[in-house]
Amino acid sequence: MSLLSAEGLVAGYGRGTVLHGIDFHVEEGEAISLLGANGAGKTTTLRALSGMVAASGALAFDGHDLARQGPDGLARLGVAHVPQGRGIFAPLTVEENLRIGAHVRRDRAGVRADLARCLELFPRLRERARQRAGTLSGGEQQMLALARALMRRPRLVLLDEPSLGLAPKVTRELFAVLRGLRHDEGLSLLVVEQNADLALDLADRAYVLESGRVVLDGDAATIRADEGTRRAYLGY
Ligand SMILES: Nc1ncnc2c1ncn2[C@@H]1O[C@H](COP(=O)(O)OP(=O)(O)OP(=O)(O)O)[C@@H](O)[C@H]1O
Repeated sequence: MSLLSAEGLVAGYGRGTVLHGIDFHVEEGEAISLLGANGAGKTTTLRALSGMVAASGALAFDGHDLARQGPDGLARLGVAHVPQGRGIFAPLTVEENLRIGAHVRRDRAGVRADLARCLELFPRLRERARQRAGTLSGGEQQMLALARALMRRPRLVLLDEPSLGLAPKVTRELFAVLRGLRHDEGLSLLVVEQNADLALDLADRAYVLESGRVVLDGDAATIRADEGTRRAYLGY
């Protein structure tokens, strides 16, 4: 059984259908990248998984029907969504934001340990633990959004354009953390990214969306190595 599976996923806004029946899956411990041009439906896919847009089709996480879960249910199952735009609480401090990430957990000692672990993973956040989140740089806010998601002890993190607006050096730092989490802790990742090369380097497998349909899926290293495929589907 896959950790996450979507079959015939249809989703959209109002009367407009954006996803026209897509299938994909994520296995435990896998990193998957979801690629495609602007407007292809990548963000909508993540929103459909976390119940933020109306969707139909079969969506299962570890054998549970995702459609029946509210936001807290998703968190309890172990799915954390880091949306584009980050959604951190600007007036609260970095540490307060991190504690909010763990709000559904009751294991206080575990939360304390994870707070320490997150601050270790992201030294920039440790230095700014008492600073208001709204005053962080874009890159620091992105790190905070990911760290806050990790405070839930998720099994799967849905990441929407983690590199957006970040300097190359900060992007590299962030992706190094993601790689480490995957290899060292077996965290599963579903990453939407405009920077296809970066995403393929991180991922085991990739899906390419075009106008709400999967037009290519396969091994990330194979796609990355094949110039013809890259040109045809990813435009680079
Ligand atoms: N809130 C919304 N209301 C109506 N239409 C929307 C809304 N959000 C997105 N759309 C439309 O849905 C389509 C898919 O958008 P989506 O954000 O999923 O694409 P994307 O692949 O993530 O693109 P990008 O890389 O530009 O973020 C687009 O045509 C977009 O205009």
